Amino acid sequence: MLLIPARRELSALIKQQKMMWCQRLAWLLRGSCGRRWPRSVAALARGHHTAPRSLRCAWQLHGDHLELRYGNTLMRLDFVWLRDHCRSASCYNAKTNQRSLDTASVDLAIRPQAVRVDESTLFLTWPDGHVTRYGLEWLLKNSYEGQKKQVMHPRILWNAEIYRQAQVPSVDCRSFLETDEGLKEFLQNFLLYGIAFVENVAPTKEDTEILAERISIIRETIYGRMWYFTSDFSRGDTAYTKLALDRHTDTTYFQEPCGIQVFHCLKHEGTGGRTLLVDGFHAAEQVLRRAPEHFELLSRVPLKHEYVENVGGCHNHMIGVGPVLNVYPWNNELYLIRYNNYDRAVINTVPHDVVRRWYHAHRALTTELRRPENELWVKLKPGKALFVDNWRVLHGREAFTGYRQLCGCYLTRDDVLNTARLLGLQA
Ligand SMILES: C[N+](C)(C)CCCC[C@H](N)C(=O)O
Ligand SMILES: O=C(O)CCC(=O)C(=O)O
Ligand SMILES: [Fe+2]
Repeated sequence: MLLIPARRELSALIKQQKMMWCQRLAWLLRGSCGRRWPRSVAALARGHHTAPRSLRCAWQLHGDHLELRYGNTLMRLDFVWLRDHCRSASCYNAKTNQRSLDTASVDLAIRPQAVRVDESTLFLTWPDGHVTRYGLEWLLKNSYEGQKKQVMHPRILWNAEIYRQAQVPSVDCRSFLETDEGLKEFLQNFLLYGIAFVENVAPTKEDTEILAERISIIRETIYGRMWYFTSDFSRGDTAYTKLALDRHTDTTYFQEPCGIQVFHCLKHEGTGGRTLLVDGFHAAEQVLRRAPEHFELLSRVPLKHEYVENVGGCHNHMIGVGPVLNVYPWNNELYLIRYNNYDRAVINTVPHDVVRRWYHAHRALTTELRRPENELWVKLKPGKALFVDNWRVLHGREAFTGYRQLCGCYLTRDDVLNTARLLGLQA
């Protein structure tokens, strides 16, 4: 997994990266007044399939791809890919941002007939005379090599100390509901930490619903749309008791676990019942550092989680399949942790020698998840709604006494990220 800098380091890092880019440019510009390209680049520029390099750019044609060096990134761009992503008016509808080119009509042995690069653009002429242009910056951003260097979701991994030190503010309900700034601040914190609070919410199910709808579409599940629950054992799940619940993520038994969980405690007359929050990605990163083979196994072994319910009128049988750790393969960035020891089903998806190794890996992760320094304990109170990234942050609760009523809902992840992107956030 890529390392994520602490928040205050984030802007410094961005500045530093911009500086590095300027230095790179300066170095390249020096090349124009007398200095030669490094040998490898000069070698690239030889041969009749090769055009002389412009200042910051050099390229060479290979059997099935174009090798393009721009800045200090070496990109390998497949010919079919280059044809397929053509942004010309006949290939791409810029109004709808959709491809109009029929990819299946592209000759899989296609090669450009002519290639040219100027300061900012790559020009390709195809055998049928069609011309494709790519901005070099666009390629840098959109190529595999460019993506490999980026994270999809910038995050700040935390333990209790890091989270407390960051003093992440709760957002006021009115500012959350009525201003873009309030909403954006909330979402930025939510994206960075995987948890966020809204304060001064009226302690009702209806008001909690209004909050949820501000950022997403409510995901209706077998638990309903907005749920209310107390320790009445109305459902076949220990959430509906007074028992302590160890850290877990919810709905691991769905093929796509719910993206976000909203909790709002409407009432508690009694003791205990604090909420436990643990950053699953922070724990996973510790595993990656200490024992990468465990991380690897947890990201490769598929598991089943299951929910079998036959209580009152509720009959459900859900099965979800997937590894504990889900990473993007191109940059090894974590995007989903599925961890619920209560709901984990029979392991029968891997042979016996892998089973034992998996238990070791699971133990290593559990050890990290259970370190007291990773535990953030909060007492939910009426008026304070908690949003939890159920793909990242585990929750649990302390046993309690007395009457306790919680309401909340699940949100669809796509729609939360959609709202965040529309506000200009990287999500
Ligand atoms: C939140 N709500 C009370 C509605 C449901 C709780 C679901 C609990 C289940 N064991 C799981 O982890 O998915
Ligand atoms: O009662 C609580 O605080 C949380 C229970 C729980 O894990 C859940 O509802 O998903
Ligand atoms: Fe839960």
